[in-house]
Amino acid sequence: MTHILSIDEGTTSTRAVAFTPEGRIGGVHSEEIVQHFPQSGWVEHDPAEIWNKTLRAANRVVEDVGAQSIAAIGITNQRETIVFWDRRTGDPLAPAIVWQDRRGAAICADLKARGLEDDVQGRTGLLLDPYFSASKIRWALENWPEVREAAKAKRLAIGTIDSWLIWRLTGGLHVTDATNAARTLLMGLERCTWDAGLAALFDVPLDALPEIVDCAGRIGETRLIGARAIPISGCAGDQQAAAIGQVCLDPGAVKSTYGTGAFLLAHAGATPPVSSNRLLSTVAWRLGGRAAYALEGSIFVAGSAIKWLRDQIGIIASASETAELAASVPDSGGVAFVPAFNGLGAPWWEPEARGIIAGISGGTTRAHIVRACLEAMSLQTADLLDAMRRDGVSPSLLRVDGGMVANDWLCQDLADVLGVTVERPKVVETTAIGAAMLAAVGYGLFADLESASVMWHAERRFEPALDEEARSVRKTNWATAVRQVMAGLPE
Ligand SMILES: Nc1ncnc2c1ncn2[C@@H]1O[C@H](COP(=O)(O)OP(=O)(O)O)[C@@H](O)[C@H]1O
Ligand SMILES: O=P(O)(O)OC[C@H](O)CO
Repeated sequence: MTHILSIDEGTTSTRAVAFTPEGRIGGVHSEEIVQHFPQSGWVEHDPAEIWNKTLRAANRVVEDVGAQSIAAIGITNQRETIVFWDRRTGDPLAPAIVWQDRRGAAICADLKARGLEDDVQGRTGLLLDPYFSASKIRWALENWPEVREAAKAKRLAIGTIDSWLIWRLTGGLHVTDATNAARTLLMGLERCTWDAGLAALFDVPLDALPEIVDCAGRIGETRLIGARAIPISGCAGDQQAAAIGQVCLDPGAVKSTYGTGAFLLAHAGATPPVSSNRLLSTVAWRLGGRAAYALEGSIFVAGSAIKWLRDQIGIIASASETAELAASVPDSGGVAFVPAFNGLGAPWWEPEARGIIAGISGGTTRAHIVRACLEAMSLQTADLLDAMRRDGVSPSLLRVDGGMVANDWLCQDLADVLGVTVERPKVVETTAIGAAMLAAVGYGLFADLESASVMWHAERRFEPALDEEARSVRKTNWATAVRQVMAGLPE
């Protein structure tokens, strides 16, 4: 039996999944990652914890399926999160600054005030928002002496999580793939190379950045998993991997992944799309030196709102009870929940926004609040799909995946609010399947991604069952709540 091992390092957990070439899961192990919130709007991870837990998860799976069966490894990861390490020792120099972290907001605001956003968007496909890595890197160089000193001494290595894991797995290979590099605000989108002008704008030393490589091929090899040399032959950021794992291989195909955040990606073909509606233009994958592109809408808070209801507020004991609670009431009882914990992402791009739960009355129950929280996922997605439609992408089918889509109620609500068929795959770990497909292609098990798509299998379709008027009322109420959030912004 042959397996491809996917390493999927997400925001809240790191997982290893062994897939057969038919897409069946042979073994899986996952470990929670501790979230650190040192200040409002800041989110950090410990890079050493990420490495140790990833290695442990991978080795557990290899013990289950047998080291000899692992043909190749694919890596996928939470994107934008940035790690700083010493290239002499391989030790981290500081905490990882996580994609949700807003500490680069003032740096971005300053560049915006200087009228630079259009130029930056033209070069990178992204906007001047602290979500992306560049302002996080500049903040670290300005505020963490260990990072600054290492840069001066040419000892500094910077990389997204893929880069960090590949360095550790291979014992010092400093690479990143084009999809991850595309999220830094430092890569030119057309050529997929570091842009010296942008590096200068953010004061990032180019010599600290990794080499940008394809998403499939002989990226490196490791002897730390299963104790024999195994090739690392696939790598992509988790949302791009999910788009591949959902077989969004043709222009116009769209997927949405509901993990910690939620990310809608539409395949856009061989040239970077241009959005007039504040969506992102990004690399879908790069194979054989040629990039394919995607249009993306990014929602910063999805499953993390459910986690918040459970861990911070305590009104649910488990994420899985939300479906039943939502179904126990006919509607949200007038409650609107805008979970802008770390600002609002696309299409608003408002880093200072903070969340609200509006419309509470004496009759409001926890079921109403839970329902409003789930409804927020559909309504945030509707904002993005409407922006995509205005940009010329009008899908009749949306493929969904990620931890949250185990929730049938949510899948039906998505179909209702979006007015499109929602399709769920058998394995909702499509991020991991996408990394496995890339690794299988890079290793030579499949000739191309189309052939590797035999790893994907449909499970269930949800058809829209809400009339146009009811849909419009819900969208209008949501727009009112978002306006309330915007009205609450500091001057
Ligand atoms: N049945 C469910 N209903 C709603 N949310 C759920 C359900 N099961 C899991 N979740 C949420 O999904 C998220 C986990 O999804 P996952 O794809 O593993 O996230 P990530 O890759 O970002 O770490 C958690 O935030 C959890 O609260
Ligand atoms: O942790 P996830 O799966 O929500 O993904 C995080 C994204 O990659 C952030 O851009």
